[in-house]
Amino acid sequence: MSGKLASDYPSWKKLQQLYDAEHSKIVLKDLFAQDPQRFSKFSREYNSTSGPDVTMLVDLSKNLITEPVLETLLELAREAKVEEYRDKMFAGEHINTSEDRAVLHVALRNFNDFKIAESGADEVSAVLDHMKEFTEAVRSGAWKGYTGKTINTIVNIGIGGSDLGPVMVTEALKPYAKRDLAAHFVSNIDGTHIAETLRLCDPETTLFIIASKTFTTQETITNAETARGWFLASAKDKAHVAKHFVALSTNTKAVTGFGIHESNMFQFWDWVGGRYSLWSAIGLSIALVIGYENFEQLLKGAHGMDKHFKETPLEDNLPVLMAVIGLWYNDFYGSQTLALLPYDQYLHKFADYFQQGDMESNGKFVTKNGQRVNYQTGPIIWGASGTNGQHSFYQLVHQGTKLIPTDFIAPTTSHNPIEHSKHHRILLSNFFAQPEALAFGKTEEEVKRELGPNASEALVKSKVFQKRKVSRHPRAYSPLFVSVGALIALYEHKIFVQGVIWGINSFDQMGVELGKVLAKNILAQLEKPEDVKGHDSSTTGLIHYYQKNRKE
Ligand SMILES: O=P(O)(O)OC[C@H]1O[C@H](O)[C@H](O)[C@@H](O)[C@@H]1O
Repeated sequence: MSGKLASDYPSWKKLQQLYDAEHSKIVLKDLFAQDPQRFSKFSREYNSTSGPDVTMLVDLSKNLITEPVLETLLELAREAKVEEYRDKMFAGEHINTSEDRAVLHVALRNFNDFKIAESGADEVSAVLDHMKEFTEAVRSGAWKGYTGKTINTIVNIGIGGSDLGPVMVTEALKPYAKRDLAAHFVSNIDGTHIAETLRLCDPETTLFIIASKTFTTQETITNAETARGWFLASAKDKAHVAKHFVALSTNTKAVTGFGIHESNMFQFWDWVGGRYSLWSAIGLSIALVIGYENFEQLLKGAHGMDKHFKETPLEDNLPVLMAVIGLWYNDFYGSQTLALLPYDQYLHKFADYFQQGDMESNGKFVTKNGQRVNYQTGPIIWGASGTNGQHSFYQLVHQGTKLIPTDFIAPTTSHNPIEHSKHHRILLSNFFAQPEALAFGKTEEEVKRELGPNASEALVKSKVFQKRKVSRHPRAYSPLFVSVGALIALYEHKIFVQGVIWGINSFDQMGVELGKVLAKNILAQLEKPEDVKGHDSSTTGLIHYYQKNRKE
């Protein structure tokens, strides 16, 4: 990010030469055969050095990398000044240049360890205290609804970063959930979402959490107004709103304007990006579901990974290693996507969450200096939990024409060791087998040997697996809540490192603005056909069709 394009660095050119010379010859089976130490050379164990114990093994050996490739990738990270920019982030410098903001999600889980000068960083513990007090009041039943009943349902209304993190983490940490407190999440402006949720709620026992950094997001404010109207239809008196609505936001004026008292507002700061905000007040629904103590453990798990990222040499730095290997596929092998494949049902929203985390951060085509890049930036993130994905899209991953980097993730211990852990052993046998199949494939000779001499050539060919598919496995160990914190932080920092190397600003999201502006304009024209002006013929035709065919 030193004003250069990534492709200007000498190491980038060296990587291109390495790719040109080796990519058509590289076969994982041969690499493993040539080097019995390959697994230990290319895997790293993570043991947290602060807070609760988290251990994790990240096996990078089944990637299409050699020692010279990895060395050169790390040279690239050095030339791009990854360490310098990492230190700037932790110091609170305004590395989000387009918005002139610091990027300090690490301050939200810091517990006074790193010194951070930015204003607001010293207020974090007061907000955590507020969250703790409130969480305990609701969970203990001390907080009552307007008719004196205990709260038994919470509804988080938010979208994007104010929804996906709480959704993903409350699912991930379900084993710790208070089972008699139902949690719902409403994000979509489609009235179906709020309507179906309200059907499950009782106004006397429901708490609405309006989560919006800006408190101006159309979906969230509209859904919140609908929820307030629904509530007041029963409660009648506006004074009761205070018992049933709280806000998570940076915008006090808009929150109080909505009718939520400042004492029921949980603050955060403009240096918390929406997609990095689950650690802030935005995590209130998480704390309500799993309890404040467990929420704090989640933060501490992430802090351990922050410390690792900040203090570990690049050669052993997990987010850096995952970032540069991802870049190797993205920019040299031409891979377009990264599949996140957690073999853990509790992590079934992991890919959805990092779709925003990664794609909104690194989906940019100009550098911080406004230069157009001449290489690929952020990958398309997708995935599903194993083994469901195996019965759906793995065929293409194994035998399709695309090279798809895959991150396999699994916990060593199950929260549900039912049937003497039979399920977990079957799950993990798939977790081990799929990357093995991807890495080593099956040759034509092997297929022929299996099928015998009478098999047709077409059948033989259809059963061949190429030997150059790739995978890497971060494996999180239990206990889950701290591991989940560390796992999320691992990916957050991976995204950061890639953004630095590509020279882009990973912390703004200018690309989502245009659609919002156009929708606002169209909304004002939807009533009458003669109002529909200023569009291309396709947009005009679509709106006219809707106007003609709608049934109110
Ligand atoms: O929290 P809010 O201000 O309501 O924003 C919610 C979301 O809005 C937009 O879609 C932004 O691109 C996201 O980054 C953000 O998470």
